[in-house]
Amino acid sequence: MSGNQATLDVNRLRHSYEDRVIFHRVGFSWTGPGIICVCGPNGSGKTTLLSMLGGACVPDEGDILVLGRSMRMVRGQILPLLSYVPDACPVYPFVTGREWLDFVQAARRPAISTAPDLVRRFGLVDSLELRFSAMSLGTARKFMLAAGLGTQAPITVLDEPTNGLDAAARDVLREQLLAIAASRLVVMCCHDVGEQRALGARCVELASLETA
Ligand SMILES: Nc1ncnc2c1ncn2[C@@H]1O[C@H](COP(=O)(O)OP(=O)(O)OP(=O)(O)O)[C@@H](O)[C@H]1O
Repeated sequence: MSGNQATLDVNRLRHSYEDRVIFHRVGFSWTGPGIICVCGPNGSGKTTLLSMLGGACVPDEGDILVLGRSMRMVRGQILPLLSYVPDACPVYPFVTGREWLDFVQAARRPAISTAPDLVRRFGLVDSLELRFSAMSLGTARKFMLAAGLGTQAPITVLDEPTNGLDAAARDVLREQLLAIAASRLVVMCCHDVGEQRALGARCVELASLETA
């Protein structure tokens, strides 16, 4: 990556759903390149944390600094620095795979997009005109990943990216994540320990991120 280092600094993050506190005071400082895997049992709050890091959810308290810039102060400047691929596929069912890729391309305007290459490697060429309502889970996930991993964002956040993928697609995903992580920061969660090892990911227990 040229210019700024891919840094993610989190200060005193607190979040609750109604009266249930998920984090009290989460803090950390991560610098790329590399892959960080947030670990913890079901329901511990990984998806909640990743949705905040990806800019999709606002914490009750605390701040997230992306390349030194505050999510609270200059959110609009920061969102283009992040590529977030959620676990679910929040796409209108009538949208086709091609339309989704075009939408993300238009919104992100990456200098170089690797999405077309990922479409080919994921074997999606014959599914480009399929609507999301007619896609299998794995096909929909592959379109989400092709769009999200095709940008040149310095920080990529992925929630359970291997979910629903067959062995061939997992191989493509692993190659792509390793290529991205050579120069940028990838933050993900993944319950598959074998996959974490194959990616050389640094595992961080969510519970260990609570600060005094
Ligand atoms: N929108 C919501 N409203 C209320 N509670 C929620 C909401 N989203 C998540 N929760 C609760 O917050 C807690 C953390 O959920 P989260 O999905 O972040 O955990 P997780 O670690 O990603 O779990 P898993 O490993 O099962 O994916 C859970 O108890 C969950 O039931």
